[in-house]
Amino acid sequence: MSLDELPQKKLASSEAVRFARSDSRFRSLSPAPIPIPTAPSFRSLIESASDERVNHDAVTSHESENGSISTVSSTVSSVESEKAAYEFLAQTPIKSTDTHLVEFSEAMRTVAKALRQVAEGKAAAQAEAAEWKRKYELEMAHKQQSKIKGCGSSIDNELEKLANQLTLEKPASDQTGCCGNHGICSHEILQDAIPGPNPPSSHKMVRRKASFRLSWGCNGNKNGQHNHDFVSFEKGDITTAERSNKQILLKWESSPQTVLFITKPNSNSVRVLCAEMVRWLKEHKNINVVVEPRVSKELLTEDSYYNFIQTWHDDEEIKMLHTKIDLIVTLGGDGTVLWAASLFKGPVPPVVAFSLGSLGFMTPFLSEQYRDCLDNVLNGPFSITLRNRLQCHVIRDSAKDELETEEPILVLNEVTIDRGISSYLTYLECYCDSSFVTCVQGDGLIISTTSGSTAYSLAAGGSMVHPQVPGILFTPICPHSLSFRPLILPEYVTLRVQVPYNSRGQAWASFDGKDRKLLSPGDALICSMSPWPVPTACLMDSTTDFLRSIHEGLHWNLRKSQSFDGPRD
Ligand SMILES: NC(=O)c1ccc[n+]([C@@H]2O[C@H](COP(=O)([O-])OP(=O)(O)OC[C@H]3O[C@@H](n4cnc5c(N)ncnc54)[C@H](O)[C@@H]3O)[C@@H](O)[C@H]2O)c1
Ligand SMILES: Nc1ncnc2c1ncn2[C@@H]1O[C@H](COP(=O)(O)OP(=O)(O)OP(=O)(O)O)[C@@H](O)[C@H]1O
Repeated sequence: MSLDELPQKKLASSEAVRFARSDSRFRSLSPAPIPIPTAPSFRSLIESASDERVNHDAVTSHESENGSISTVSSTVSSVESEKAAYEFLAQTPIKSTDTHLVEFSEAMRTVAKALRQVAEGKAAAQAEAAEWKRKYELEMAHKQQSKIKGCGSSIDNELEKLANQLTLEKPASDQTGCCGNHGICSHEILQDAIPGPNPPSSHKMVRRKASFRLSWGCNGNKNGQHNHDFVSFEKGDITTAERSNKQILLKWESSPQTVLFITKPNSNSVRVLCAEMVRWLKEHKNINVVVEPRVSKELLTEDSYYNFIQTWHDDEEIKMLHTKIDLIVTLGGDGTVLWAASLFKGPVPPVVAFSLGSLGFMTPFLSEQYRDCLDNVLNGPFSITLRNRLQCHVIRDSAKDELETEEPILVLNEVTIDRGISSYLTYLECYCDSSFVTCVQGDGLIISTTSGSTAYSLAAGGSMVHPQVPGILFTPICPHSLSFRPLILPEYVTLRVQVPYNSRGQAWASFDGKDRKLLSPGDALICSMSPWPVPTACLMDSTTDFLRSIHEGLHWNLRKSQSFDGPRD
């Protein structure tokens, strides 16, 4: 999204709410609004406030009237009232002999509790609104794409021209093509393989990048066609077809032309290899190469031969990278793959990760064999692992009245909420959709993708999960409890972790081990699955690569075999 388009994004939020409200699923979640009286009696205040669902409706109905997702002030002010109620309680000593005062204090406690539930309803509504906003943006991108498909050959020619402009200049507003107004392009959509040698003509539409098709491989049959209805119920028998992502193949429909290199800094071997690979790609494959500004400087200092390489100069250009890049090559360890993924806040081109680190869980390709590997990938088809990412929103207590929340952060491994330098236990309230999950009292909590299951979550006692299993891991860090086992939740849930007002300390959130953010009492972190996974090329296939990694990288279940020599049945 370019800066000039920002106001349209704001409009999109209110549109998203309208869209959400017109959707039958949303209506089923939100029964008819019940107005909150302006000066309620004590009992009516308690009754209306204690029904979270009702207040949630009041919030959403208010939203649509003002055309904005953030007009949730009725619940917001209730948080202040809650604080006031607590303050009042603190200032009012209770004499056990005075029964009126005891009753009054009990009633105030009930009000405080009810108001807290209202505040929780607000956060849930915000999460839901964020989710609907995302869906709306996806829908718009999809519509935009269909529009382009429908356009005549003149637009095709325009796009053809764009394909040849391989500079990283910011495109003019009429050249955003399938990226729409949001700067985010869902270039191709996952679909079943269509039999026959000739792809349908509509697939010619995007010419800025090489186009490709994804198809489902079924039971090891790479060309297999597969009906992927989720559930069939023919003759009353319920049968599931898709329980998780199957092995996916990427087949180019036109040749890839532009490769982005992301390299681990401060490594001599990486620098030398990068220079060699760039030269090989140019001379043998006539590929355009894009590198990070740091690497561009290094290569140009080394030799003016590298004048052809391209780089970017500002964040706006980074936002448009996904529209130019056909393939990403990473040279380093897992951290370099995480770094590459973090550059893409929307769709990510396929990643070919060469191992130049020590562990290399997500880096299956050997750098010594780069020619063969790149040959295979550039020719295709090749297996990919779609690594889901989590989309994390920090919602500040102090900014609850503001229209826009902080930019979401996408993580490939995990978001960690810990106690940082505080010596107190973290105290975190956790909710899954609108259900209370638990309070974490310990060093912290890891919310991890299945790709991240072999990273920090594993160290904290979480299970290792195949990266294509659609789930979210919920792993406590050193919980001070004997019974707090890690959980794996389905990928469609929204999780909310809140630092309660009565927490002794603050908490810190970090994203793939970086960008630490302070969470003060009242702040919340909301996580849901992002629609933009990181597609990583497999050496063999997703499962073979995963098993190889846990064997070779982690020495999983390595034990000397028992000798045959000894007692027998
Ligand atoms: N106690 C721990 O195990 C611990 C503590 C902090 C961070 N981490 C992990 O480090 C990651 C950041 O990695 P970095 O390279 O920038 O930092 P780093 O250089 O400190 O490396 C951390 C280690 O984690 C490994 N790793 C990263 N992602 C992995 C994955 N998906 N599967 C298996 N191993 C993986 C790396 O190969 C590396 O050996 C964080 O996302 C977090 O998962 C782990
Ligand atoms: N292109 C990059 N720009 C800035 N920092 C990077 C880049 N690539 C990697 N890093 C950072 O460098 C650190 C080390 O990278 P990486 O994990 O790839 O190498 P490694 O530590 O040698 O590998 P391993 O963790 O397997 O031993 C990570 O923290 C990562 O975030």
